[in-house]
Amino acid sequence: MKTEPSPIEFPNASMRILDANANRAAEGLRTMEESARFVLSAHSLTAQLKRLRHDLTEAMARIPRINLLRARDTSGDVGTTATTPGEQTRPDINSIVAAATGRTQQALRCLEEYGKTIDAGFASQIERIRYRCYDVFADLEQICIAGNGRLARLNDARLYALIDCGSSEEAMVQRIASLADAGVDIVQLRDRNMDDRTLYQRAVAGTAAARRHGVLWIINDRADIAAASMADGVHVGQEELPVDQVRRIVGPQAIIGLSTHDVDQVHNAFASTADYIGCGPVFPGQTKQFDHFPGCPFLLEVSDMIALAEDRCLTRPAFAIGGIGPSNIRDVVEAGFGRVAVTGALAGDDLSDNAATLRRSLETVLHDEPFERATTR
Ligand SMILES: Cc1ncc(COP(=O)(O)OP(=O)(O)O)c(N)n1
Ligand SMILES: Cc1ncsc1CCOP(=O)(O)O
Ligand SMILES: [Mg+2]
Repeated sequence: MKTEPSPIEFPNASMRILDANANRAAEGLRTMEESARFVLSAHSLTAQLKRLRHDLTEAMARIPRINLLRARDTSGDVGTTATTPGEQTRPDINSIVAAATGRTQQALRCLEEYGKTIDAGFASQIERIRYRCYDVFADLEQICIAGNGRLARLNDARLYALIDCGSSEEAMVQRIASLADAGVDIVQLRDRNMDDRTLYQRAVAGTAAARRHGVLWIINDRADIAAASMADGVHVGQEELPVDQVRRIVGPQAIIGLSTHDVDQVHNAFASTADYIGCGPVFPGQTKQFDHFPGCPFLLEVSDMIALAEDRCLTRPAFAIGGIGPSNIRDVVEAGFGRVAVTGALAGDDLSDNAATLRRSLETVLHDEPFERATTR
């Protein structure tokens, strides 16, 4: 008759559990830290994860290391061969991070529960770390999830609205909600007269509001504020920081938009890591004054360039901008553009009607195939 091995003495088993779970938690935190650092270039999250890892090491220092090492018995561990098929494949960064967050959270709970049998102070130190982890892990997973679908959402987008900071944060957040309800896909915060602190605070509030309402959130001009507020991306012009420098600040997951005014600039944009282009100004408008209007002939050149490209990877989604509204959308569509970015036309009480009119026209232009970003970086 087969006999079960005699139970290991309880304190020794607890020590063995602490040893295994301290390793598990530290490995999980390090796995997340590498994603935050090398995949997302997320400075603050990287620092927070590093801090958590150090605090875990500090808490573990309360348990004599020699006791942990003496209790270790990897070859006698009946659980080492029990793997599931899911553990063997990780299709993308999201699944790596999701697995690491789950594993770390479980390991911390084990450390806390079994730690209570050895040192109550240790257990409460772990409990505090565990609570901090909930927020940090949620931020990390949200960034991964948001980043994952961004390019597909950008490719599907037709209607892009530019807004300013508004009279208050509540007013701006309400504006984002109304634009989303009206069928807008992307909202850009463009306010060239606002102080940095307010701009940053609005950018943060906008990131949360845009996620809630399912629109992409882009910050005009300021890569630093886009990165700090965890916005979906940043839009820059020809006179601002070059795209490769912007990319270093916002990281590989963020969307970068670039303004173009002639075909040379479009060629350069398509050769860069910019994810979409703005093309214009098309018509005079109330929002910004210009001396020169490339207009619809430029749009036609760009739409031909895109249509004739042999490889979709060599083009990007293009948004016409400048004085566009229901009265002239037909010209834009006839120039082959199915995407527009507007300020004035979506700033008044006629928002819903105008958005519906614009969308109806834009949807008559078929969308290009999604482009594959991986081949361009
Ligand atoms: C979608 C989109 N297209 C173009 C612009 C204009 O950017 P830029 O030329 O840098 O001018 P400012 O907006 O900074 O005045 C844009 N913001 N968005
Ligand atoms: C920022 C910008 N860049 C080119 S035109 C423009 C203003 C767009 O606003 P409107 O749609 O009111 O002309
Ligand atoms: Mg600009």
